[in-house]
Amino acid sequence: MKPVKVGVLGLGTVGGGTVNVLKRNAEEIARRAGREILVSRASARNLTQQRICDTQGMSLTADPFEIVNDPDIDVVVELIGGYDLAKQLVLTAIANGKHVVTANKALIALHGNEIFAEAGKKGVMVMFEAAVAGGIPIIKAIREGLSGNRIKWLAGIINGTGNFILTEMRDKGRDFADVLAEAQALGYAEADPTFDVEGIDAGHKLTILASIAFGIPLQFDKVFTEGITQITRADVEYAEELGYRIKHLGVARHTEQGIELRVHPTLIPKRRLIANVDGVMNAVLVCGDAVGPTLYYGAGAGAEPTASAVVADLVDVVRAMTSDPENRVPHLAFQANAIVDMPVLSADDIKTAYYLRLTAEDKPGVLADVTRILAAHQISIEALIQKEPLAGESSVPIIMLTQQTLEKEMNAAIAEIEALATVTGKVARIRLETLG
Ligand SMILES: NC(=O)c1ccc[n+]([C@@H]2O[C@H](COP(=O)([O-])OP(=O)(O)OC[C@H]3O[C@@H](n4cnc5c(N)ncnc54)[C@H](O)[C@@H]3O)[C@@H](O)[C@H]2O)c1
Ligand SMILES: N[C@@H](CCO)C(=O)O
Ligand code: NA
Repeated sequence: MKPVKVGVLGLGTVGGGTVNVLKRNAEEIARRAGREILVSRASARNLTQQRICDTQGMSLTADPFEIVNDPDIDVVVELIGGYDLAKQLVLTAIANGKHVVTANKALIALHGNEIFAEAGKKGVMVMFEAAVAGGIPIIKAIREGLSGNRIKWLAGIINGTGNFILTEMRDKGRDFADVLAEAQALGYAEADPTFDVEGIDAGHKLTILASIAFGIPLQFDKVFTEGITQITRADVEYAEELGYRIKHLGVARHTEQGIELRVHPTLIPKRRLIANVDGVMNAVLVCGDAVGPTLYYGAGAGAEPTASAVVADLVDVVRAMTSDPENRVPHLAFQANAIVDMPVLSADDIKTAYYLRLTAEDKPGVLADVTRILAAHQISIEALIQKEPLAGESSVPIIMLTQQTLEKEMNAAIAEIEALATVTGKVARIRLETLG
């Protein structure tokens, strides 16, 4: 049988890794797919640049539209990133009847509804396993492996760069900026690394996970997003003292009131497996009504782990190419006509437990004022530590863990606490999940 001809757009970290894996494992991959998978064309912005892969045997072009318009190409692999150009290229490839594989979570989270609708009309596949949690086959696990369940919730460490930064800061006391620069050099970070550290990338991935878990449209604009830039060394140490790790989590939960979609730093009990997922590793906990909690772990970024997912998608495309489009696994796990637009809760209506840290004057009555305010907002305290004042200072750090409360009650309580004359500066707050 003739080889399947693939055109790769972008030969950076993931593009280079994909070419390398396809070449190195060509025989094994063909045994699985039933046909040889050949990268016959690739597009790169700079044709003479040194890259991590060998481009022998491929025709290179600086114009990616040549590839998406080439009648000889069966599958387009989009690894350029970004929204606008990537969207134009993917839609053109679909219009030309080509299947698409992409690692671009920003593209899928923002334009996936339109892209899948177009792909449906043309009967082509758009695959995106590499877009979420790198090499972990989490899309496949949820879309196929858990299809007998009602998914109750999922929670994941879904940004490798952020987890790498938090781990290095905690274990080696390294500076934020220094670790971020290393993550960029290792090819983990997004082209704009604020996407990693401000939680935007995790928000894109959570959007995709929630959609395939609950059968809802992709809606990135509804995700509550908080990054890791405000986490201090002191918070990491106090959390440890209380038996918790701070991880940046994406959480999607199906509640009676609506769907929770949120990305934020989170205290997790140290004994949980997911609290011990370090470095560039990612992990996603998915709880189904029948199966209970399940956990998926692996490298969340990097050339070959991500290529592993891109190549698996290529194998799936090749296997299903000649099948009836109606009988393929639906893009968003649920049949396109069965996607239901359930309400997504606003940040105010989300309920979680909290870690709070404030700095107060070391005087009688201060603690009573703080606890009175919390009680007035029906917020119960689970644990409280008052530290010794630092040498030469009259104020003390107070650390509290609260029981679950509505975000709007917590916002109101924090505003009142910050207004106390005996409390200095802002109250630091980090959400807490037991994930039990
Ligand atoms: N790096 C990772 O670990 C990782 C993991 C999962 C998903 N992703 C996603 O994969 C995609 C690619 O990421 P990357 O890390 O490989 O980025 P990268 O910057 O290393 O590679 C992108 C490549 O695309 C090229 N490019 C840009 N404009 C182009 C154009 N007009 N024509 C041809 N080439 C063009 C760039 O020159 C660059 O070589 C992004 O969507 C990213 O979010 C990356
Ligand atoms: N920048 C992303 C790449 C993988 O999606 C991360 O660090 O997780
Ligand atoms: Na994946």
